[in-house]
Amino acid sequence: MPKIVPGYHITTAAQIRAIEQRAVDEGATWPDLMAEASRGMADVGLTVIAKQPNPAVLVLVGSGNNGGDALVIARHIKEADFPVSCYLYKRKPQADDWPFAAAQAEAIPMSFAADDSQNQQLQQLLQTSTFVIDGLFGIGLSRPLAADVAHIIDLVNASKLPVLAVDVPSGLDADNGKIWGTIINAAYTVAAGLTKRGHHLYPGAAYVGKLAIAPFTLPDSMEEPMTTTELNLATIRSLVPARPVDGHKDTFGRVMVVAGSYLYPGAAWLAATAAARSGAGVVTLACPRSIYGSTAAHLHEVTYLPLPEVEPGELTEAAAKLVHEKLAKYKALLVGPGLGTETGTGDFLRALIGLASSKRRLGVGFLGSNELELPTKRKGGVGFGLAARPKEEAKAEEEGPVVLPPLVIDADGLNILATIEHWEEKLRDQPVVLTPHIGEMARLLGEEKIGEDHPQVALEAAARWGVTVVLKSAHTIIASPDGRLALHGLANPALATAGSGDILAGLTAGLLAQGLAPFEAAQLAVGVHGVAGALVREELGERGTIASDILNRLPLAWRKLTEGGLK
Ligand SMILES: NC(=O)C1=CN([C@@H]2O[C@H](COP(=O)(O)OP(=O)(O)OC[C@H]3O[C@@H](n4cnc5c(N)ncnc54)[C@H](O)[C@@H]3O)[C@@H](O)[C@H]2O)[C@@H](O)CC1
Ligand SMILES: Nc1ncnc2c1ncn2[C@@H]1O[C@H](COP(=O)(O)OP(=O)(O)O)[C@@H](O)[C@H]1O
Ligand SMILES: [K+]
Repeated sequence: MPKIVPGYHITTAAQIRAIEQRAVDEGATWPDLMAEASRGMADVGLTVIAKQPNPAVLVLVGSGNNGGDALVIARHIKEADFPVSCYLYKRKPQADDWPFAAAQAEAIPMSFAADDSQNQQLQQLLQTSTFVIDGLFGIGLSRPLAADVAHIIDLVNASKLPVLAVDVPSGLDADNGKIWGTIINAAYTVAAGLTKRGHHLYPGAAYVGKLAIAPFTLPDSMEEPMTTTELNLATIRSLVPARPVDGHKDTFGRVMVVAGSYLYPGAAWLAATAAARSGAGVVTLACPRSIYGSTAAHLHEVTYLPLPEVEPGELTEAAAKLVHEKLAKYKALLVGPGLGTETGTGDFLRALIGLASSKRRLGVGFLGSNELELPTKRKGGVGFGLAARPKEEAKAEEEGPVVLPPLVIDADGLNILATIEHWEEKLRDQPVVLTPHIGEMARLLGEEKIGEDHPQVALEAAARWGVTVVLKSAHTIIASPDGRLALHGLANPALATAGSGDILAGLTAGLLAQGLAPFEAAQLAVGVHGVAGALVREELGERGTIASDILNRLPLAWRKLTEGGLK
């Protein structure tokens, strides 16, 4: 079972509740848990408060345990001799409310929203305060905010006072980053024990500010399925494959990149160069003949397989045969960047991955199949090395199967897939990574728009299709068909430039060729792409940067990952 390490694992609200319950089952009490987390949260707050010239702290208190934490924090602030007052929303004095009673015993001034219908007391408090602690809602928020509390949040935001959010900024859905109407704009958020998905997912993540974790003792026997990993420098580093000093180019794998078209030659260049810069040993660019000359004139580090076209911009099924004939030595195949979606190109893709029309079914399988033998004399038909291919299909073929290596499908490859019924049948349970952005994902799902809960969308799709899904956006989500999830939440507009996705696809294929499993290859590709983007931003800024700036920083990004952190 994975060991739970804060900063590596991200929880859902349900998971954190299960962890807390287990701690209680093992003998901890709820007041113990709250005391520990609140101490850590208060310490973060106090380091900021202590730097203010004449601090005065306003603590917003909600009705649940988030408000309970806030009341305990208020006591710590009072004990540190800073002026503090509380403003309580839907929390009435009650004998069994121990955090309330304890705060009251310290004579901390309390105002109640219930007695402040025009919010005059709140406005007064905001004017006389220098710092706000937000304990209105935590992971318990799962419905739209009522108008009265939404107004309280808007007034706090309008005050421009620095806010420290307890666990999550109030208004955030801890599971998916959704905003329930409005949200506290926090300068700091201190998560209780472990971070939650919502801390890393937009739009809510933009309101989290600096994220810290208040330690809480995890139960000894903790074996909750901690299925979500945070992609940070440490976790990304742990995925980097060894690079033996005596390795030769075949040690590091061959990648076939099928990309580009008359209108989009740049995508081929970017994807193939990224595959080469992934550390793979050899990259072959299979691009349409119409762009071969111009591409080969300036991209010298790859070998070429020019593909026949019906006319410039449209491939043919015959091109698939050509790729099949060359695939035997390749450890990964990328198909899609800049291919276009012309009819002939669609036929090409179907034939390439064995989704040919019913009149001529091609046997295609994946490398490693228990049914497919790697053909000594290659004859025809297509299959993935790990695939178990239906016997009838094999019989219907005149020739032996083609064996596909681990596969990445990106961009127009995905747009074409979306037009094919039951495309997933061929790919299910094979070493396949799909890299859709939000729009491509909607097309693949046959929906106008994808749901707001991106982790859930990616997880369900990965499970349904039996492939690894990289759902790209400012927060990229990598979902494995077995339910594992990785989140990369380091938004960086330097990456929001045409061609950035082609680079990611090339990197993913290059890492598959180096032997990484699909889920790991996808995570590392997203990770190193993010580090290269961070270098671009650090060095050049976030405006006016282009995809080749990312490409050129990949070697340095690898060095940062293997030799030390970002400065
Ligand atoms: N070790 C610790 O310190 C612990 C800390 N915890 C804290 O407790 C929080 C979770 O506590 P709760 O489960 O009580 O949940 P919350 O305190 O987040 O809020 C739940 C309360 O808000 C109300 N509510 C929910 N949505 C509302 C809406 N839209 N409008 C008005 N009212 C609404 C609910 O009816 C409930 O009374 C965590 O975020 C954390 O801060 C808990 O996780 C327990 C352990
Ligand atoms: N604001 C952002 N923050 C972080 N990453 C981003 C941001 N915008 C885009 N990206 C990343 O850049 C890449 C863009 O890919 P894609 O949309 O396929 O573009 P293209 O097809 O033009 O290459 C994805 O990896 C995406 O996650
Ligand atoms: K909060």
